[in-house]
Amino acid sequence: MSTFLGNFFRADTAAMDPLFYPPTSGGIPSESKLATYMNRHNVVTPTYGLSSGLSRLSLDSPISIKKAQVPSQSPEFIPSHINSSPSCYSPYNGNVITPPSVKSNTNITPILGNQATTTTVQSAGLMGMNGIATSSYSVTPIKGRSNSIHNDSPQSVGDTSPAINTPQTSPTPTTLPLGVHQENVGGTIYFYPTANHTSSQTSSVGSESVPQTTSSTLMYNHMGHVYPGPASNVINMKPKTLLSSAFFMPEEMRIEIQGRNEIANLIMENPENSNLPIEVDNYHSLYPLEPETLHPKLIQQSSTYKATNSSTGIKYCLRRLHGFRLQSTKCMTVVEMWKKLQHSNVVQLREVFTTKAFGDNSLVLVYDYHPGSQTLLAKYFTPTQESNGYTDPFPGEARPFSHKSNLQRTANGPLLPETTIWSIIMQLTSGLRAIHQASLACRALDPTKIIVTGKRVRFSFPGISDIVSYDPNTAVVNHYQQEDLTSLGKLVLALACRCLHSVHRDNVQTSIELVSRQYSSDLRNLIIYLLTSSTRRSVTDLMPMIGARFYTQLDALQSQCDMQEDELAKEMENGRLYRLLVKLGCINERPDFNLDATWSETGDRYMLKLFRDYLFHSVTEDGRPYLDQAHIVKCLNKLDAGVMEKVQLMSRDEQSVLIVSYAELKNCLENAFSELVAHAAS
Ligand SMILES: Nc1ncnc2c1ncn2[C@@H]1O[C@H](COP(=O)(O)OP(=O)(O)OP(=O)(O)O)[C@@H](O)[C@H]1O
Repeated sequence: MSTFLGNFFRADTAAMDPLFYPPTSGGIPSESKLATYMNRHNVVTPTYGLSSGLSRLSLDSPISIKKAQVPSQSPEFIPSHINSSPSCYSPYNGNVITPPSVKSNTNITPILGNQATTTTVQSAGLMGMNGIATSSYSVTPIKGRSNSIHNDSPQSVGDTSPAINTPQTSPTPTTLPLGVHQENVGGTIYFYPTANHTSSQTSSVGSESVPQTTSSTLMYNHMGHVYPGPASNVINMKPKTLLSSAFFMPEEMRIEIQGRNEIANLIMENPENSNLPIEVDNYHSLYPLEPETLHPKLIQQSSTYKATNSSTGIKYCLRRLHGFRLQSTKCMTVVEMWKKLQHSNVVQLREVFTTKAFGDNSLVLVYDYHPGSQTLLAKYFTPTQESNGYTDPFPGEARPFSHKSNLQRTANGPLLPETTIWSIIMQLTSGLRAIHQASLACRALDPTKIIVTGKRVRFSFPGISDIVSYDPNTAVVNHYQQEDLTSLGKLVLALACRCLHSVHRDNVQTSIELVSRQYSSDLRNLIIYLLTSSTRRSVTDLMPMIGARFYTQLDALQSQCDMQEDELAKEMENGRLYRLLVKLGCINERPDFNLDATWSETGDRYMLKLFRDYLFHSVTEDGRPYLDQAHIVKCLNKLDAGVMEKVQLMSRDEQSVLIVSYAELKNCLENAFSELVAHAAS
């Protein structure tokens, strides 16, 4: 009985992904044994068709292996931790197909369970594409669908699949190239490289080049990029069991990110009913970040919106100064200085423009948008339900100790842990240091002008004071910087007492006594230093008071980075597998392509369809769905890497088994998807 194997080689390698099969003549590397083989024998190549081979190869069971010429096999994925793992999937189990590569005389009779009768075995070339010897062989967990027989195999009787051609010429080579061993197993001819002919070459995984050494070691080297599970330093940080943290993002992190996404995606339900313009300059979808309230006492009425940039789609935070007329464009030099200031504790100013879109002369400052932010006032100075009998007569209207209001608050919950206060101090002094070093001053160091996003603290709306009350005298910046430090002292005192009253001139002494009782002397000294305005102060002088706490903060941040990086590594893998699934999904079961109703069922696509079945529709020996995510992930990874390992695919009618390498499947996938992409673009 002849074999279609030669055809398979030729036709398939010609279309191989150049990533894996660097093109030389005819797309096959010159160093490839396959190229040598093909050059020598000049095999007539019919159209690539699986059914041709299938129809010509029919093995009577049992298939006996006469001899084996390849090294030992490596098992494919063997489910180990999933409770649905069927017993028949144990490695080297007699119930699974014994690959011809196994050195034994074992019969392949029990192929795919006891239902298999006349089974056709196709090999996609055990020599492997590109001449690489694939000494490893898959023992697949797949089990026949013993209870369901589908007649959709391409070689099934009555199959009219138009794209499958029967080869007219036997492709079986008469002379084999050096180093290639040919073996007939029950009518199927397998080609093996002999052990001393495994070549060293380069293959690619994604964009990275991975040098290949020997076939047995390269198989899993191909997949070296796969997420190896969390690092031991990270797993111990997570308050989770090993298994769940290995696969899932920490719940807290997920909720936080989802919450922020939800906030960032908020849109006005009835924008036509709001009095906001549809578009302001290059921004649209304005969404107010605070209730529209008029503060008659305020010198400068302002509003804050989230908005989307029309060109980039990126969301920004717009601060609008109502009815504002710029007295002098000279302040734009300071605006430019603010725009250049980049710091993780300062909200970045992006641009400033004037607009009449709101029906007045407004000045709009565009800042980075940090969804889910709260002002320091809202987070730490909002009265709790169980306040000490005091009820705020002006809820929502209260102003902090700043220039804007005399109303102050009391009883905002328990005192903060000292570590929280130091964390805020370190972040604020870090931001303030950058501001002062840029020859700027904050000028609005106020609990409403500091935002907290998660654990991050940032100065918000920097530069507004420089525009609203522009002072052309540059020397005055020193004065403002000193004021910043006094304001910082007040803020820290208010935080420590958790009360805005505490900074009132009459209360300062008592407040400092409270700090001395409750917190460390360092914190008290820092507050006193900042509030002593008789001497010239500098933000850098605060460093000795922060002391070793700085290292604790640095350590916490780095640990957080480690954890987030690990999550990123996991998510990166998910994205990769998702893209692969998208490709498969676009191809599998496509009802029509380019007026060809059988496109997705024939040629390369047929293998992908069977692979999809193997991935998702495998069943246990007794016909139960085999649901093992590890199996799916592992197979997808092998597909993505295009490893030379073989996988057994079975037709739905259980009459045919295709043995195909992941490299070939990858090639099929890329070709089929490229066809789709090309057609979509045409
Ligand atoms: N860059 C930003 N990104 C996201 N949200 C922000 C940003 N800056 C401020 N916010 C949020 O916008 C809302 C309004 O901020 P705003 O400074 O106007 O507060 P406010 O207490 O109303 O002060 P004011 O009385 O000066 O308007 C706050 O909830 C704040 O957390």
